[in-house]
Amino acid sequence: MSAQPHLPTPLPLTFAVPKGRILDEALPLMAAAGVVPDAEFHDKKSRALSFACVDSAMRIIRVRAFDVATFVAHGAAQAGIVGSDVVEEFAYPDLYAPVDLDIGHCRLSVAEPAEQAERPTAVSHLRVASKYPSLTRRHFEGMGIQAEVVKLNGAMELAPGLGLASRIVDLVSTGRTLKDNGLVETSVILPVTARLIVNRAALKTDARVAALVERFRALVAQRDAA
Ligand SMILES: Nc1ncnc2c1ncn2[C@@H]1O[C@H](COP(=O)(O)OP(=O)(O)OP(=O)(O)O)[C@@H](O)[C@H]1O
Ligand SMILES: O=P(O)(O)OC[C@H]1O[C@H](OP(=O)(O)OP(=O)(O)O)[C@H](O)[C@@H]1O
Repeated sequence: MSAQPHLPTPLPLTFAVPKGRILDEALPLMAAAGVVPDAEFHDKKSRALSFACVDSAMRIIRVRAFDVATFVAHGAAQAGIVGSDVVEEFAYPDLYAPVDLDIGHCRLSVAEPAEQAERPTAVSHLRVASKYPSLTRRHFEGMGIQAEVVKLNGAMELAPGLGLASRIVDLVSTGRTLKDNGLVETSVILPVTARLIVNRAALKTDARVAALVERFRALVAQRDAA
C-alpha cells in the first residue's frame, strides 16, 4: 500500500470584527453563518485580540473598525464585517464588499452650528473636522469647495464651538449628539450599513472564503424573504 501524500493543514481562516457597536448586531448573523467565537471572546476581563472558533478552521480577531478594512485589504484577515463608511473612506482595490448585512444603520453627514446654518454664505474653501478625510474632501470637491480636513478620532462635535473648524463630517444615528452640542445636520453624504468584506485574492484562491460569502448571502436573502 502506498503512503498517503502529506498535505499541509491550511491556516485558519481569519475573520475580523470591530470591537464596538456593530458587534452586538453582527454576532447572531455570524453564528448563523457558522462563525462562532469561543467563550473567551465574551470574557470582559480577557485582553486577547485573537480567538479560536467553534469551527477550528476559523479564528476571529477583534480590532478597531478602520483596522478591520486594513487587515482584510492586506490579506492578513480573509474576511470581516465593517461599516460601508469605512469601506468607502479607504476604497482599497483589494477589498470587496459583496454582502450588505442591513445592520449598523446610520449616515455620514455634514453638520454645523445652528446659527451658522441659518445664514448660509458662498465659500470656496472650508475647514472641516472629521475622521473621514477622503470622503469629506470628495464631498466638498463635488460642490466646487476645497475642504481642509482637520483629522479627529472622536468628539468632532466640539470643533466648531472651539474654532477648530466651521463644520464637521461625522456619523449620525439618532441625531442626539449633534443636538446636545448645538449643531444641525445640513446634508447627508452617505447612508451607512455594515457589510461583509473579503480580500479579493483570498476569494479567488480559497474556497472557504467563497463558501462564507454564499452563507452570508443566503442568510440575508432568507431574512429579506421572511
Ligand atoms: N451612531 C453611530 N455612531 C458611530 N458608528 C455607528 C453608529 N451607528 C452605526 N455605526 C457603525 O459602527 C461603526 C463603528 O463600529 P464600532 O463602534 O464597532 O467600531 P470601533 O472599532 O469601536 O470604533 P472606533 O475605532 O471609533 O472606536 C461605524 O463605522 C459605523 O459603520
Ligand atoms: O446620532 P447619535 O445617535 O447621537 O450618534 C452619533 C454619535 O455616535 C458616534 O460616536 P460614538 O458614540 O461611536 O463615539 P466616538 O466619538 O468615540 O466615535 C458618532 O461619532 C457620533 O458622535
